[in-house]
Amino acid sequence: MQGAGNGLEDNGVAGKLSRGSEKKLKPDRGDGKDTMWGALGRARRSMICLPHPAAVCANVRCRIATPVSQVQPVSYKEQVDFVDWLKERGQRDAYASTTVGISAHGRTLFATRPIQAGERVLRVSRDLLITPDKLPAEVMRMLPQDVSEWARLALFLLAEQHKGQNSTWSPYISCLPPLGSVHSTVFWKKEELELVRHSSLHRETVQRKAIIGAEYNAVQSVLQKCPHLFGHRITQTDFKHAYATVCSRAWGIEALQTLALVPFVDFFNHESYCQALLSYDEEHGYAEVIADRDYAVGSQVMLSYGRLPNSILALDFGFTLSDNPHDQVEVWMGISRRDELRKLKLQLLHAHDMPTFLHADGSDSGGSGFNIRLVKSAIGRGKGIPHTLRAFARVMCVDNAQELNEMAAEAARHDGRLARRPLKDKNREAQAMSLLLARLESMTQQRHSSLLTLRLVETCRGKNMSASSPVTVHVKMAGDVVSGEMRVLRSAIAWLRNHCSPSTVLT
Ligand SMILES: C[S@@+](CC[C@H](N)C(=O)[O-])C[C@H]1O[C@@H](n2cnc3c(N)ncnc32)[C@H](O)[C@@H]1O
Repeated sequence: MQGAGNGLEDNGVAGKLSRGSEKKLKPDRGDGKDTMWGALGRARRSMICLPHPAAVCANVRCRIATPVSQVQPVSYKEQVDFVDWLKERGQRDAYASTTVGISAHGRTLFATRPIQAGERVLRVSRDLLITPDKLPAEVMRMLPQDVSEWARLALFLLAEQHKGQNSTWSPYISCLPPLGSVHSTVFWKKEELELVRHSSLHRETVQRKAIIGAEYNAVQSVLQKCPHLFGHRITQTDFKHAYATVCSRAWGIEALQTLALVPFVDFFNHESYCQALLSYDEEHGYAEVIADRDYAVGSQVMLSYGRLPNSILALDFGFTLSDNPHDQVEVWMGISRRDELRKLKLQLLHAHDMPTFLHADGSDSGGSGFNIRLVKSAIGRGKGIPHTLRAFARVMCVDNAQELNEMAAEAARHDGRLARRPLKDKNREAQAMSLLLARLESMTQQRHSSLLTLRLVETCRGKNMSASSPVTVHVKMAGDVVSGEMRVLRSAIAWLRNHCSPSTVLT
């Protein structure tokens, strides 16, 4: 889907480590999303004392009894095994302040000592990072070049799983979520996916599934030639599960130019208001997390995976948040094939750094997707909806070549960006904004009907369905995605109505 991401708003995270599909990433997964690399990361330092591991375990056992944040301990054996394992690898700074517990959302890290904002919660060295180059040399030699880093890490997990207790990574591997417990939309049934059919999540899921299928085909011969490493039959479902596990846990480390799993660190759960990020201290070769707030002993320590909307959380991480402040919706705008000026308009857009989506066969769709986020204040000056989206609407509305030339001249006179200012012709500007408004309203209607369907599904399934059954989880996730998009659309509509004077929005 090359090109579709262009013109989208920057999500505003910058630094060295990143995760989720928000990230600016070099090796494209092929689904057109900018991923992993660019984002996050501030390398900061703080001093932490290192209690004796046995003391950590003992403390953990009594302190986790504190009734805070619904965290339960994992088994004592798992804790001890994990701490021993980290200790053997010289990773004392990993468990100095936290240990693994069980939350409502699987394993998590919770504080074993009071942690203050600004303190380092943990750090792990480069040696603990699982990077694609840790695959057995035999596998590396045979893998086709274009097999992605996600697929390579998935193969790593499969090979280590096959070794079982003999794996040197076993204490970590055995804590990874089992098949069936990952709720990424790539595992949703067709009818479940239909619940989000108006969302970009639908298309992105279909694309991701196709990519995983293609990667599975690409690694088939290696799997077949290496039963001693992978066992006799790795099914596509096994591979998809390993791949989804990687997508939900791997970090792009820009400094090392690699994707990596970071054992222990990947037990942090995500919170949308959390400011704590995983960063990589290039100088000392450590990945570390600095607390963004104070934590009492026994409370769950949170991390931000990035400012990720529910659509990305659902696809990459298999969960959504009911009230996600980072929600976004993709607004698709396209120049009609019936438009006599289509060719000229596309030339103009492309010449001004506004690319349009290319189909797989290379033909131009004539359109582009624009991500919009919640507009916080309808009446405030704020950022409002993206300038590029408004610019595209202005170009769409032009009905003569002369006006297109004027637009180009206007852009050249100013900062080179096309149609960024309201058009001088008030009627034309009103037409463009009305077009945009109509588009947003029709998208709202689509989501409204999706929400009605979702309500119907919930009613039909009745109250007997367990809250943890996959269908219940998926319906709830679909509801979060759609209602999040609805909130964004409504805020954009309110902003557009207020921002443009009555004379510039035809009603
Ligand atoms: C990096 S792992 C975190 C550790 C994970 N809880 C575990 O059991 O291993 C990411 C996964 O944790 C879960 N998760 C993290 N934050 C969550 C949240 N706020 N709500 C629900 N699930 C969450 C999701 O299953 C996600 O795919």
